[in-house]
Amino acid sequence: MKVGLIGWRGMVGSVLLDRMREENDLEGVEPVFFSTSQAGRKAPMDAGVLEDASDIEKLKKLDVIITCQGGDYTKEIHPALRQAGWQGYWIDAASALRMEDDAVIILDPVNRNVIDEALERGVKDFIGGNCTVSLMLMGLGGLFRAGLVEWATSMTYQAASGAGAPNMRELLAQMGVLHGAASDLLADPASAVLEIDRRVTEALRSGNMPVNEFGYPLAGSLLPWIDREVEDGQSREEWKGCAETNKILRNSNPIPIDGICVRVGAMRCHSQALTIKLNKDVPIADIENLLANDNEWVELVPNTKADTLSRLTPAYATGTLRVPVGRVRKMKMGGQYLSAFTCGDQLLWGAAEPLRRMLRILQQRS
Ligand SMILES: NC(=O)C1=CN([C@@H]2O[C@H](COP(=O)(O)OP(=O)(O)OC[C@H]3O[C@@H](n4cnc5c(N)ncnc54)[C@H](OP(=O)(O)O)[C@@H]3O)[C@@H](O)[C@H]2O)C=CC1
Ligand SMILES: N[C@@H](CC(=O)OP(=O)(O)O)C(=O)O
Repeated sequence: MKVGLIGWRGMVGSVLLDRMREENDLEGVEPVFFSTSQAGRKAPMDAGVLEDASDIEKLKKLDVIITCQGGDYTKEIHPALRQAGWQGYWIDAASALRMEDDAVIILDPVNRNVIDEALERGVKDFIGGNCTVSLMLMGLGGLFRAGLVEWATSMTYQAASGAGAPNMRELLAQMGVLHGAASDLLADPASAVLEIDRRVTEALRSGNMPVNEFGYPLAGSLLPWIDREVEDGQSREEWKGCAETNKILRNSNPIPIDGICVRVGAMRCHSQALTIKLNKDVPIADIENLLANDNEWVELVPNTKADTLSRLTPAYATGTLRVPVGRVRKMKMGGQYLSAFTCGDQLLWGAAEPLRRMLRILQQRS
């Protein structure tokens, strides 16, 4: 099997390549590495030289293409390749093709049945889901798949990495500016905290923070809008919550899902607080059972302060495949109202992991 890798130099692509190395995914396949800017240079893993990622003739020779290059690349190359008669499998991290009728959103621990049926039908485009949606379903898929969810709201706390590598740097640079504004006072335990706060606020509003990427200060603040405006006051990130979840689960009766997506000063872990209206009053022990046993990565965190603060955080989940779920309890509104909180690494389950697992599924079938 000849597998082309595009976008492997980027942030998502690097995480993908690390995971593929860890899991030995490229054993038994012939990898061909591409670049839009570095063709001719040495490829990683002793795989010869980098090919030109816009060379349709070269791309046509591949059985599988995995791309983390982004939506613009997808929009330019995918139709050209298909028009040129290419029949291979296209596995993509970008959102561009997700909602196309002949594309499947891949999250195999949750929708392996949908993927398998699509392969049987001859579907060739397999697209990773939005990070927030994938992480919600990795954490709470047990409830959705048991048909217990009437509707859900998801209030998110999304990391800087979701906006891109330069944004992660900018968040830290902003933190540095805020620290610098008050560092002399911080060094003096006797200094007045309100003076520290005044200096930080002044720095936040000074117009001198590094904001090229986010446009606004994120450190010491938060940004309750992600992606562009769509309709009815929703952001596109919020729109994806309902559209993608129902497509992943292939629900014929879509479950309403809505909420507010917020960028916070975490590095690469997205978190979300959910309110779920169940369609019946299920005992909490049964709910915990469904959640805990849904997949091997979900970790049910007991709803105690100590467990929550040590294991239901970005600090705990970052850089791992764990998906902790906690704060699970019935809300005061009644027995059908459930609260939950979950977090997970948005570069792993939120981006890279479903792609490498899709390649594995294709390998198993070949
Ligand atoms: N960031 C995220 O959280 C998520 C992103 N995605 C999708 O993945 C796409 C890629 O995202 P992301 O990985 O963040 O993008 P990056 O900006 O990190 O990388 C994209 C491309 O930029 C080029 N590049 C230019 N300069 C450099 C450099 N100094 N180091 C590394 N690469 C460089 C590389 O292409 P080349 O070798 O051709 O020059 C690389 O493949 C997004 O557009 C989105 O569609 C999907 C889910 C989550
Ligand atoms: N929009 C996400 C990241 C992302 O790339 O999403 P998508 O794959 O749906 O474009 C975030 O900002 O956190």
